[in-house]
Amino acid sequence: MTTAKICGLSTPDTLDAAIAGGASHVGFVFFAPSPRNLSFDAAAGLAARVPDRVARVGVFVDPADDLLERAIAAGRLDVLQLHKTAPERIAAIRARHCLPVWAAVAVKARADLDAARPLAGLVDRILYDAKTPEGASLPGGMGLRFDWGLLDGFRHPAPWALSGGLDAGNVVEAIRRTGAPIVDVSSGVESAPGVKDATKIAAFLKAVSSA
Ligand SMILES: O=C(O)c1ccccc1N[C@@H]1O[C@H](COP(=O)(O)O)[C@@H](O)[C@H]1O
Repeated sequence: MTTAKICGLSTPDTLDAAIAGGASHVGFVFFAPSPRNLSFDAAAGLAARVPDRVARVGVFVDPADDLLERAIAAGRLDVLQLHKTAPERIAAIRARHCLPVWAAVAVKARADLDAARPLAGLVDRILYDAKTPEGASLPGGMGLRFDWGLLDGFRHPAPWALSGGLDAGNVVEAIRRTGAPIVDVSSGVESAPGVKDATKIAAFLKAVSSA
């Protein structure tokens, strides 16, 4: 059965919608340029609403240790999701903070999957995400999709998840096409960048459970 992570949550009502709809993971973004960036206080308030059966994932872009420490404490994080972070740094973060680590691999062409291979044994999960354009302010969370066929026949070096441009209208096909064990969405359950929509969250989770 495929489970779902709803990422970039920033309000109690949309967090509650994700939990009520059956999300396995909820994502809190700690990256200042993002419209979904959370303060530590906001993260603490949201984290307190999350039951034990749902994992709290902190989303970071090549983070420093002090940011990680404060976010882990405030957001009571269960998982660290790292974007644009070198393998050596991923290993150091995992060793220092003693939490499961997901590493994003940005995909546009088949050759981009080469970046997944050195992650074997270093990460707890690889998150295949669409590569954002050169110079974009965000490495993810832009609602971009990649060609899922690029994953055909690829020997995944670690457990994995699929993200990038998913929504209630395409997630069933994404699961059918790739066999993803976890799907991850942000823009596809928003009414505007950074504004989550409880109705879209419910529709997304219903689609995932029907797949
Ligand atoms: O959502 C963000 O603002 C963000 C910021 C920095 C790194 C990653 C971010 N989001 C991640 O992007 C993917 C896909 O998002 P989308 O559904 O295509 O909008 C997802 O994993 C988010 O965790």
